[in-house]
Amino acid sequence: MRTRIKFCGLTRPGDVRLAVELGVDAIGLVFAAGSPRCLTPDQGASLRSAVPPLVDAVALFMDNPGSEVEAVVRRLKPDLLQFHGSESEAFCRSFGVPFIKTVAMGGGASDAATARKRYPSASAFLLDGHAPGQPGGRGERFDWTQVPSLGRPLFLAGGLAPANVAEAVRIVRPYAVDVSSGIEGAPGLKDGGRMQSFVDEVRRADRSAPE
Ligand SMILES: O=C(O)c1ccccc1NCC(=O)[C@H](O)[C@H](O)COP(=O)(O)O
Repeated sequence: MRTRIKFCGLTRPGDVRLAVELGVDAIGLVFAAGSPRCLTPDQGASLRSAVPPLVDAVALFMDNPGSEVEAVVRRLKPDLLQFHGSESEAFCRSFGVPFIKTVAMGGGASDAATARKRYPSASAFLLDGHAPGQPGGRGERFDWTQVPSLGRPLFLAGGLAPANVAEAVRIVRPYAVDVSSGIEGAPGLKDGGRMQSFVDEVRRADRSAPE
């Protein structure tokens, strides 16, 4: 199976264009307050316009007020929303856009055990290495041998980088991998060489994996 790739936390049109050229499946745009990658709706709209059809634009939030999510949904028309905080199922689905729910793996597997029941309409779960209540995008990985079965497509995130993503894909066989800091030169500024190496490594792992 071809592992899908999501690059998250892009802040520059040139980074979006290169990600698309490299064949990534989804681009994550961060609207979480306090993040070094946080965009205004205007900045987000400009980046979104560089995402062509058949590549998903994902708008990411962490406990934002509903009015902020609505404003981004209206302006950007994202393909997917990603909720990173303690948002309820009802809140996540109230915008009428399919959503991914992040599950924090840094505090152990307890959140993961409840996520499947708590978010019945999530299109996918994204397992991330940070502790519950903490922001992501900080390169924190978790034990890849402790991946729960959640009955939905699984995005593996947290501390992935060109040097370790092939191993992660071989161990977990996720639906998709998601990376932010591991392809950056500085927070929010993606590095072209690392973006290319990350994609190459995922494809290498896909070729060597049994069908
Ligand atoms: O990227 C951020 O700054 C951020 C802030 C607040 C909540 C979530 C955030 N990012 C979440 C992501 O989707 C990251 O891609 C994910 O945590 C993986 O990050 P990394 O370990 O740096 O690859």
